[in-house]
Formats: sequence, structure tokens, C-alpha cells
Amino acid sequence: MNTDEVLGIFREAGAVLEGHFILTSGLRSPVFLQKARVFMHADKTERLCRALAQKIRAAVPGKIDYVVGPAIGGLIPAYETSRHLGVPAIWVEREGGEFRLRRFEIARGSRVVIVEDIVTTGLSIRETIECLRELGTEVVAAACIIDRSAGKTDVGVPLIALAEYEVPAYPADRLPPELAAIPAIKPGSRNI
Ligand SMILES: O=P(O)(O)OC[C@H]1O[C@H](OP(=O)(O)OP(=O)(O)O)[C@H](O)[C@@H]1O
Ligand SMILES: O=C(O)c1cc(=O)[nH]c(=O)[nH]1
Ligand SMILES: [Mg+2]
Repeated sequence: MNTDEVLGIFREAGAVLEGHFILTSGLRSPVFLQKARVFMHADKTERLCRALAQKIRAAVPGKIDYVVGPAIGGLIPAYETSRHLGVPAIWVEREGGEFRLRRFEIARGSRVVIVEDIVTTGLSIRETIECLRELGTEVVAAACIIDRSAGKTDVGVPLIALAEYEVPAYPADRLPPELAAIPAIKPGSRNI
């Protein structure tokens, strides 16, 4: 599946929003990919995640013990991708602001692949890697549906993106005037 097809699915679902958005990194952007509007459709989610699973299989040699999704955005794509990989899906979720594996036990040395929805700065994936490494697991790769950095983000492990789509993002004190003129909203779940 190529980038146009992935973006086509997002557009068809009404998931490409325009306005003034506060991203999880604190950056501001005129575009927000509201993945929930895609993931509400099982057929669209299946198409995307089957293709992502194929890309992961081609890129990751050896066994994968678990797929790990960072909640909330990673829950559905991690689950659906794991179904196509034939391995269990678990998740990390925030407790006191930090990602924790609250509901599962995982053996030290387990080989895991993180599956995210969207990557902008890679902050959420790096936080997930930190949590998983503290548990003694081996993070063999991370994957996402759309990489908004278009390959520029370094998360410290190979990042497998189904699509790369570069979208502008600005520090809050360096907004272009047309963005500063629009009230900002924060759609994601960090700090709520
Ligand atoms: O690469 P980054 O700069 O970390 O940005 C991408 C992250 O932002 C979103 O999560 P968010 O924390 O907004 O909450 P959500 O998972 O509930 O959507 C998205 O799900 C990714 O996890
Ligand atoms: O960077 C983010 O927080 C982010 C960007 C985006 O387009 N979609 C999303 O869910 N999160
Ligand atoms: Mg998220």
C-alpha cells in the first residue's frame, strides 16, 4: 500500500482535519490526522494494518513475541496488526503521566515491536521504549501507520512507516500569523 492509498483512506474517513492543533509534543500544526475516525471502521483498519504487518514481517528477521501499542492511539492499530502477525497484542498506558505496562506480565528478553498510529516527533515511541527496556525486553522495531516527520525522526530502533506524510509543525512561540489567528485545540489524551 502506498502513501496515496493510506491518505486516501484517511480522507475518505474525514480524518484529515484543518485548523490549529496542539500536538502531544507541544508543537502546533494546521493539520491533524484524527486516526479515531479511521479506526472506527473495521474494514479500513484491517486494510491498513494488514499492509503494515506485511511491512513489519519483511523488515524484522526472527521471532516477534508481542506487539505493544501505546494507549490510546496505538491500541487499535496494535491489536489489528498483531492479528495479521499472529502474535499477542498488549499495551502501555499512562499512570501519573508515564507509560506503564499495568495489566500484563512480560518475560525479560521478549522481542517486541511497538505499533503506533501516528509519529510526529517520536516522543511517544521513545517513552514506550524506555518503559519496555526497564522491563528487560528487547524492542526490535517500531512501526506506525503515518510518519508525519517523513523519516526524519530517530527513535533509536528501526521505524517502519506504512506512509510518510510531511506536515508542518511549529513551536508555540513561532506561529505563522494565519495559525495564531485561529483558537487552538488539543485532540490527544496526554495530560487530560
Ligand atoms: O511522535 P509524537 O510527537 O509523540 O506524536 C505522536 C503521538 O501523538 C498521539 O498521541 P497523544 O499523546 O496525542 O494521545 P492519543 O494516543 O490518545 O491520541 C499519537 O497517538 C502518537 O502517540
Ligand atoms: O503529534 C500528534 O500529537 C498527532 C498528530 C496527528 O496528526 N494525529 C495525532 O493523533 N497526533
Ligand atoms: Mg498516542
